[in-house]
Order: sequence, then C-alpha cells, then structure tokens
Amino acid sequence: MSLKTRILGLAASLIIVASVASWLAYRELSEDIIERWGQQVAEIQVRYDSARLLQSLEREIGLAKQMARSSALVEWAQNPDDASLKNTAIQQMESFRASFRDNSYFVALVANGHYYYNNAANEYAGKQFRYVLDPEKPDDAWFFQLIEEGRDFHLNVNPDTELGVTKLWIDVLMRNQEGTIVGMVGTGLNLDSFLQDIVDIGQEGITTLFVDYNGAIQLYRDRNYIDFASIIKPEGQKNTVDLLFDDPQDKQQILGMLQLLKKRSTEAGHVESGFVTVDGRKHLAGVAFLPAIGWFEITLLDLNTLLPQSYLWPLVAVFLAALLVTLVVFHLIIQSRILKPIMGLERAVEKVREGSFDLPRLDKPDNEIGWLADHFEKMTQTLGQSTRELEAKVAQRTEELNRLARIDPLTGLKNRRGLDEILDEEIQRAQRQGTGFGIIWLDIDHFKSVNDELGHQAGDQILCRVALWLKAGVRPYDHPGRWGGDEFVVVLSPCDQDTLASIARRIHASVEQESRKTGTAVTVSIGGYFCAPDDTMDNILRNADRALYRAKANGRNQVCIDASGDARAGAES
Ligand SMILES: Nc1nc2c(ncn2[C@@H]2O[C@H](COP(=O)(O)OP(=O)(O)OP(=O)(O)O)[C@@H](O)[C@H]2O)c(=O)[nH]1
Repeated sequence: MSLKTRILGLAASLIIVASVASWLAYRELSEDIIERWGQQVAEIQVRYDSARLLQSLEREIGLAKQMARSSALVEWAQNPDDASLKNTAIQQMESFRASFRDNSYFVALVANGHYYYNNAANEYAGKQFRYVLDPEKPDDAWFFQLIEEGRDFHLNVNPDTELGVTKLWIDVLMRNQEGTIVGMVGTGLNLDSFLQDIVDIGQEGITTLFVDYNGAIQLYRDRNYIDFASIIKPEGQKNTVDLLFDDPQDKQQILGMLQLLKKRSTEAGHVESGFVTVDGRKHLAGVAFLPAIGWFEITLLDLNTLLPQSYLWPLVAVFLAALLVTLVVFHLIIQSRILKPIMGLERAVEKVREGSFDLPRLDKPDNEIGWLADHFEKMTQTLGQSTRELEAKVAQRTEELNRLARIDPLTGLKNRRGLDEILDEEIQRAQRQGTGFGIIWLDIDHFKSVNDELGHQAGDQILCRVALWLKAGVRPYDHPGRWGGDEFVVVLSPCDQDTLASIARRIHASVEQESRKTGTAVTVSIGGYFCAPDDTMDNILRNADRALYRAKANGRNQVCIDASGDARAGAES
C-alpha cells in the first residue's frame, strides 16, 4: 500500500474517530446545555405564571375578604330575618358586585343556609336569594365542608348546577366579633375565560397548571382533568396531578416535589424542578408553592419544542464543514509537503539507479524531506562528477593500455600487434589508392653469439641501439617496429621500389657503422619487398621473409629486395 493511501487512510480514520467522539460529546453537551437552560427557564416561567395568577386573583381575594369583614353583612348574618339589616346587606352586596371583576357575588348564611347570588347581568336584582343550601345535597356539600374545616379562605373550582355556571370560586368565611363563623361570601370567575387568560395562554411547548394543597388539579387547559369540587371528595377519588404522568417514577417524583415544597413553604419563590414524560415527550417540570392561595403552580416545558436539538444542527454542519476543510487542507499539505517531494525523490533515485545523473527539478519543501532531497541532489552531483572523472580516467588508461599493447617495451618501437595493424591499414590504403608500399624485414646477424658472449643484457642494449638507428634511418612517416627476438620490420609508405632499396641500404649501413662506434660491431641482414595493391598480408610477410632468408642464405650482412610479380631479385651488400 502506498504512503499516500496509508496517510489518507489514517487521516480518514482519525477524522471518523474524531467525528464520532465529537458527535457523542455534542449529544451529551447539547442535552446538558438544554437541560441547564431548561431548568433556568422553568424557574423563570414558574415565577412568571405564578405572578400572573396571583396578580389576577389578588384583587378579587382582597375584595372578597373585605366583603367578609363588612359589618353590615356580619350583623345581618347573625340576624338573617331582620328585613332592615337584610336590605342594607343586599345594598352592600350589590356595591361589591360592582367592584368584583366578574360583577358577581355570593353570600351564604350559616344561620338559615340561605344562598344569595347576583351576576354581571344583574339578572337576580330583587331576588338575590336563590335557594337554601341543603346539607344532604351533594352539590351543596362544599359549603358545609368549608364551614366544618373552618378555613377562612379557599379557592374552589366548581360547577354550580343551580346557577348553571362553572367558576373558580373565591370563598371567604364570614366571622362575627367572637370569631364564630356566620356565613360565607365570595365571587366567582368564569372558568373558561380564566383558563384562557391565565392558564392556556397558547405558548407552544409550555403547559401551566395549578393544583391545590393536596395535589388535586384545579386549573388546567383540559377541563377533563380538573378536580371539580375537590373539597368534598374523599382522598383517593381526587384528580391529582400524578394522573398526567404514565411513568410511576414521574408520579412519585412530582408528588415528592409537592411534599418538599410544603416543607419549605416558608421560603418564598422556591422552585423545584425535574424531568418527567408527558404524552411520550420529555418535559421539564417546575413546581412552586403559592402560599397566598395555598396552591401549587406547575409548569411543564417541552424542551424539544422550545429548543429542539435541530436548532444546534448548524453547529454540527459547521463542525462537519470544518472537518472536511481540515481534511482537504491536510491532504493538500501532505501532498505538497511530503508525498509529492517523496515521489519526485523516488523517481530521481530510480534514475540514478539506472545510471543517469541528470536529475529533474526536485521539490524541496522547508522540512526534513526537502533537506533530504537537497542532500540527495548534491550527492548525485558529486557522484556524477566522480563517475565522469572515473570514466575519463578509465578511458585514458584504456587508451594507454591499448597503446602499450602495441608497443615493444624494450625498444619502444611498435610490437608485432602494432605492426599488424599498420600493415592492415597500408594494405587497405594500397587497395584503395592502387599504389604499392614497401616493407623491410631486418634480422641481426649471429645475435645468439652476442648474447652468449656478452650476456643477455648486452644483447638487450644492442637491440635498443638497433631500434634507435632504425628510427633514425627512416622517414618520419615510416613505421619501424620489432617483430620479435632480433627481428625488426619497417613499413614504408608512401614508397616506390627505389626508395625501398635506398632506405634498406641506408639502414644496413647505418647499423654497421654506428655499432662499430660502440665497440660491439653488429651487422644485419635485410629482406625488402615492394608490395602490390592487391597483395595480401600473408603474401607480403611470406615474400619479405623470403627476401630476408635469401639475404641470410647468401652469407648475411646484406640487403635483398623483392617486388611483387617482379622477376628481379637481387642481393646487395
Ligand atoms: N638479449 C636478448 N636476446 C634475445 C632476445 N630475443 C631473442 N634473443 C636471442 O636472439 C637469438 C636469436 O638467434 P637466431 O636468430 O636464432 O640466430 P642468430 O644467432 O641471430 O643467427 P642468424 O640469425 O642466423 O644470424 C637467440 O639466442 C635468442 O635467445 C631479447 O629480447 N634479448
């Protein structure tokens, strides 16, 4: 697998791992953030909803309490049959009716159970006495229950079957100076409009409800859950708040919160919160106790509606885009800073391995790879330079060896191989130009005796001297050489027969004269042969050798010249 594939694979794996880890972290964090945010919102919402309810009820409760304290009403309640007191009381009631928001009131007397009522339409003007409360009647049980409990103030959601209305009733006990309960007064608020104004205000994702001290649902957007006439129901038959939850743990949790708040009822504005499931959706429940009315306010926040996780998806998109850009940038950097220079370097190494030192331009980023490429380039230059120098030296040496291979080491003349080449060239030239050339074959007479008498070294000296005299006796463009032993050959070119004879004689005379001067006189026998253009190498050598043989045979120390096809052959001394 290539480095590029590996690096990209590694990068992709890291990115996948980072993405999964980030996704999990995002899920955790976003849920945590939403929960923290939700708890704060729940607290604010609970306080806001509570304040809204209390604000709308406070005035009505105050007026109701004021009405309960009205001396005209209290006095009449103690003497319900007194017509004058009754008239005054009814006037008083009507003046309160004008003040109540609902423009309605009720007054119920303990003494005779008479129930008085008038509404906004002043429908019962002059006939405010509506009916007599009956302890045996379930619909009237609320009155007797409240009297029995002696609770001075009570809110009660109850349909009044006599009057045909369902209202949120504000019930306040009326006591005389001794504190004896003499009646009950209050007003009612239209439940539907109250629910609409205060409870079901149409904020999506927010559900508000109010439950009484026992947890019975009093105000809720779904009337079916409202525990009407809660006061008269025995425990266990009430529509308590836990009905809203399916999960037993949620039921326990919400009831637990109510208990906790009851214990901390003195701490105003304290809010308890926790997660519950309503209709299969996760909600955050915020609960506060409202001491002024003895109820609990519960706010349920549907976090998925208020702050869906999809709101945070742009974050995910930004993260993914950043990841993608990172991958691309990473790829480009790796490509340009590492992979491309390495691939270039690899190609360069391949070229050098194949013996070429002409490198293409290498990428040299300012990092270890760039430095490596730079070192490699310099190393290649040095290697190329050394190789060239080495090749030059080898060529020079080879040439030298070639030259030496053609040179006789003792005399410095051409050896037999060198003479063969010269002869070859001359034969070809003669064939090309149709001209002849000369060859002289020379042998020192009785050289063996010289060696024997004077020693081999002296023999060598004589060989060297003969070579010198030979060189001196020929023209600059002739080729003298040592054929072997005491035999020498001279190739004369260009040449004619006369020149051949004259040079042969000159050499013959020169050796004799010069050697005499050295004190060791030697003579040579010379065979000469003038070659024709069509002579072959064998023919030339055979004829020259034959001429020399004749010179030897004729008594040595003489020159014999032959020519191709020439009948003339003679010995000269
Ligand atoms: N000193 C020396 N002697 C050599 C060398 N090469 C050959 N010789 C000797 O040269 C002699 C050649 O003898 P031959 O050509 O046979 O005979 P020769 O004595 O010259 O008699 P002719 O040629 O018949 O006159 C031999 O004794 C060889 O040993 C050499 O390089 N140095």
